[in-house]
Amino acid sequence: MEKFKNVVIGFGKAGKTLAKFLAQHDEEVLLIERSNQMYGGTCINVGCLPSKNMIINGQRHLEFADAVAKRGTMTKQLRNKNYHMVADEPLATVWNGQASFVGNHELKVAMADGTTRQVAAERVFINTGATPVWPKVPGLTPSERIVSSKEAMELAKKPARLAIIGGGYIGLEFAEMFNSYGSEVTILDHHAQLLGREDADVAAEVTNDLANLGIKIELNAELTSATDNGQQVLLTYQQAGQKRQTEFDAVLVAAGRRPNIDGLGLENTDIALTKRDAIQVDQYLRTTVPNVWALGDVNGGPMFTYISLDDFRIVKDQLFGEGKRTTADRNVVPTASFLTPPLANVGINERQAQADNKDYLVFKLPVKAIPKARVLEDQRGVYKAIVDRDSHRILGATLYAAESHETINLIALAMKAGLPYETLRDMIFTHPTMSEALNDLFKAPVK
Ligand SMILES: Cc1cc2nc3c(=O)[nH]c(=O)nc-3n(C[C@H](O)[C@H](O)[C@H](O)COP(=O)(O)OP(=O)(O)OC[C@H]3O[C@@H](n4cnc5c(N)ncnc54)[C@H](O)[C@@H]3O)c2cc1C
Ligand SMILES: NC(=O)c1ccc[n+]([C@@H]2O[C@H](COP(=O)([O-])OP(=O)(O)OC[C@H]3O[C@@H](n4cnc5c(N)ncnc54)[C@H](O)[C@@H]3O)[C@@H](O)[C@H]2O)c1
Repeated sequence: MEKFKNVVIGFGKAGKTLAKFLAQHDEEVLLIERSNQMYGGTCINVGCLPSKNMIINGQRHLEFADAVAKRGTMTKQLRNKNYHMVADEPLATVWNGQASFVGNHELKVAMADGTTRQVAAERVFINTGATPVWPKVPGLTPSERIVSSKEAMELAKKPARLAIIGGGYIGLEFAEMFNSYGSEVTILDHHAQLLGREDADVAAEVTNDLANLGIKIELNAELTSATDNGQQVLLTYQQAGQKRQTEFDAVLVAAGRRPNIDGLGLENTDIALTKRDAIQVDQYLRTTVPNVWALGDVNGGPMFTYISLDDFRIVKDQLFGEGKRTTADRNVVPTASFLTPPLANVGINERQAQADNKDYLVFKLPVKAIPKARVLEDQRGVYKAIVDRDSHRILGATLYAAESHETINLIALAMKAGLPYETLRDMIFTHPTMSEALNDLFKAPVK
């Protein structure tokens, strides 16, 4: 059995950043990654960056096949850079193999070259990411035509008719992406409203804009079967008590992602799972086994790259700092769905303010009132903010507007600093920008 002080399982955002950090701080570290096509993890290979690249190239009217090729070139470069970022550290070792626990601190690694290695570690960091949820529907099994987001970005040609199961982050971003390449897109979601957690007024604007692009939206749609005849897929679903059937050239399954614990051998350890089959961690990301941590999507926290990075910061602070940083510090987490225009959120919305019985003010500004939106020739959307009536602190905001994925970070900063809304109302901003409209947003509450 080989011995390492630190073993990281998975080359994700937290894992790779931690491995490099440890190696640069005189600690020997082994990083195990099961696929040589995944050095650097989900985000750079099959997630955030390739999807945004394909979204942008669709807007630039590239042919689908050219955009797929460009995406491949970009991810190859990123993968190589990420590999060397860790592997070139003298104290770091990278193994290409599938790790599974045989004891609390012992692992068996099925190496890509067919050999098996055994390793024991003082500390283990699990960073194995997430995997698509595959609804249990007869016939809905992976094939050349029934794919997840990864394979959708690798298709040989654009599907003329694409069904997307799920209208969440991936569903909506990919709907617009494929629409821009000329596919006829239908989103099927089993909920009554797209973006179920959004305020109804904002969700209606987004839904309307998607429909105006020609994207078909089937809500309250309960998929009952899929029949893949080797050329097309016939989807059958129930909607408003009626049986409906439509044929598609491809089906993208985007029904959520779950923590990836498959094949990890956790049954050979004392590592506990949550009710939702995530690795159970405390606010320091410690599992139920001493000196074993779980970071990133696998621990059941919010599934975003920047959360995985923050998980790294929490563990780094324990190992090398004061040990004070925890998940409880995450009171302000902005998010953005990269639609056109993007939909960005931070804190609570009006729906949540009502549910929490908050005493709040609502500020709202239509995007068409913003000069920069006219310059950008995209006047769709709305700015909306919720403010505590007594303290004047911002409780949350939803920005559905051009450049909102950037502007939201300003509001997040104001919230993190505990600033009253008047700071943004009275601040001097550059012009013409989308952020200067925060002056106008906060002029007078509408409620
Ligand atoms: C299509 C798509 C778009 C996305 N867009 C965004 C976005 O715009 N912004 C954003 O913030 N987030 C986005 N996300 C989410 C984001 O990609 C993830 O939250 C993030 O990458 C998770 O990183 P991680 O550190 O948990 O691990 P990951 O990056 O998922 O890495 C886990 C690694 O572990 C490896 N592995 C798994 N099991 C084993 C094992 N047993 N042995 C060895 N190796 C193993 C895997 O091969 C993988 O490389 C997107 C996700 C998808 C799918
Ligand atoms: N821009 C970003 O930050 C970004 C982009 C992509 C993905 N992500 C991350 O990846 C995660 C996974 O994305 P996702 O879109 O797969 O999940 P999601 O949770 O965002 O959305 C899943 C959707 O599928 C629907 N659904 C579930 N089961 C269904 C069924 N049987 N039939 C019809 N509809 C069904 C749900 O109602 C929901 O609307 C996201 O939650 C997010 O954390 C982030």
